[in-house]
Amino acid sequence: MKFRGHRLNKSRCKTWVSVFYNENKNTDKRKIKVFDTTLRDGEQTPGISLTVDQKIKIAEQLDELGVNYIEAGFPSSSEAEKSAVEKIAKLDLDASVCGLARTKKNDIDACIDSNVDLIHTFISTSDIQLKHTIKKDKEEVKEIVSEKIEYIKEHDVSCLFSAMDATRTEKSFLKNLFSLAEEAGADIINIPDTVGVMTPERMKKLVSDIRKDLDITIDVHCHNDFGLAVANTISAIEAGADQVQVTINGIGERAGNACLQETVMSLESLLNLETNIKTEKLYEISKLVERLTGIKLLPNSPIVGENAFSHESGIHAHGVISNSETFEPGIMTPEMVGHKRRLVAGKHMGKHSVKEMLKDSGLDPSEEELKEITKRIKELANKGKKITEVDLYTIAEVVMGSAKEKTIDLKELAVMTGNNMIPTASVRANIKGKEKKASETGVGPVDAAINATQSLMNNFPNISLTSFRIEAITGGSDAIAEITVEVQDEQGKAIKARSESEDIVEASVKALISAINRLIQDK
Ligand SMILES: CC(=O)SCCNC(=O)CCNC(=O)[C@H](O)C(C)(C)COP(=O)(O)OP(=O)(O)OC[C@H]1O[C@@H](n2cnc3c(N)ncnc32)[C@H](O)[C@@H]1OP(=O)(O)O
Ligand SMILES: CC(C)C(=O)C(=O)O
Repeated sequence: MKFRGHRLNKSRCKTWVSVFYNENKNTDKRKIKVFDTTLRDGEQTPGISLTVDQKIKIAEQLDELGVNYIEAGFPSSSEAEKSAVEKIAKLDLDASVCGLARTKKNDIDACIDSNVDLIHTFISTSDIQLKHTIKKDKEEVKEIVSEKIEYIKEHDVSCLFSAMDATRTEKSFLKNLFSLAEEAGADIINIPDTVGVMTPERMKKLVSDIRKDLDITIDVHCHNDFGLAVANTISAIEAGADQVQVTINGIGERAGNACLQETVMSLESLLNLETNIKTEKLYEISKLVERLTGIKLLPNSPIVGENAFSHESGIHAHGVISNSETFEPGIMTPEMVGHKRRLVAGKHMGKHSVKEMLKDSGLDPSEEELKEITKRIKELANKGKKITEVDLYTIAEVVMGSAKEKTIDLKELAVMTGNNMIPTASVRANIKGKEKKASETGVGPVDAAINATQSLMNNFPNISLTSFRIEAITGGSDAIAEITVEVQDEQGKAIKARSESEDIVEASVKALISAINRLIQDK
């Protein structure tokens, strides 16, 4: 697809591509089921504890995304967890709701009471776990597995059986156990790589061996201890598995689980298989999970990371401006996953992307000016500065001699804070030649100052603050704080600006005002 501007916003083109992609999924393709465990294994990420309402919010969005199963939690682990699973089971979602249970009557009963569609029961099967975790021998395990699966099926609930630590389990015992599980009525068996020790080759061999003996659905659950969770999951599917256990953003125990968005896009775009996922919703749900769990994605995260479709390097940007497939996979576009393609200003940029980015602001530098702007951007970046769009436009205007008067001119900023008072800030600014004042409170001085500045912004109701980041660039209590903010207008046009100062409050307000000025100027 042709590149359109340095930020491909909610264009008709985007809507068309994603609707076309998702509504024309070829029904002849092999279908892979997606079992999402963000709310169970994902929540086991150290430090995460979701409230019932947060779990419900994520479950609803997972349902809209189109996952086949939502593992809502482990009901016997606490009353709040049971209540969350019960409430999710009552939501009448299209996805089947699953609860986790040890092979213990009490755990299984808690799932039955929660009215889940599917009970996921598990028991340790590797020698190390048999000895140190459940202290039982293999014969005892076989008996428990048959008995508990039959108990679940007597209650008319579907059953998923997991052999915990399957990939470190003696193969003949594992196969024997899965056959017993199938005989006892299990609907699905799961092969968990509990401590993430598989490689794609080994996973392929194990899954194809198990596939030969079983007719029921085979599911895999891969952990990411060596960074191979997605690769192992894909390999399992190539070897004949039917279903993948995944989490949004790959969250989960230790290094996490196979990441849903990476697994789904690999299955669809690389293997040409079909899932029920509405891929254009991947970015949005990733952001929701990031916000509610507090686990931030790295910018270079595949599919949904900030840089997944961003181009700073001149050679890449030059190619992408002409045809995005020059430096993107093509078989996966930002539109397909609800993301945006961006050109980014910085040290590595070249004149073609400078020109393309300035076009959006109505700036059309001559060839000489373009060279000079590019040179100055590089000089600034070489001083270790992170370049924002506002830096680029400001440099361009200086070079082109076209600097315009600022719409908002900050005149005064005052903040009061202390241990026994509500932080309060006042700002005074000249807005389009008229003096305006605003005062607001906040949870801290920065928040109060940003709130007061946003009050001034009531004059521009269509502009909202979409991102705010503080970083210390030097050490010590006199560190220089670098503030980066992003503001957006109602058409989705976004502008980033940066400011730095030893005074964190002043830097915050200046960055925000500078971004707003730029956005207004562009209009
Ligand atoms: C690989 C996985 O992700 S498995 C899921 C792991 N998830 C979690 O553990 C999260 C929720 N867990 C919890 O809230 C708690 O661990 C509970 C409520 C389940 C149990 O808490 P406690 O009774 O205090 O036990 P604790 O967690 O310390 O120890 C685990 C117990 O489960 C037993 N156990 C583990 N797996 C099984 C199993 N499949 N069947 C029967 N018992 C099992 C262990 O032997 C141990 O029993 P013991 O107390 O008789 O020695
Ligand atoms: C319960 C099982 C599937 C699990 O989470 C694991 O083995 O990692």
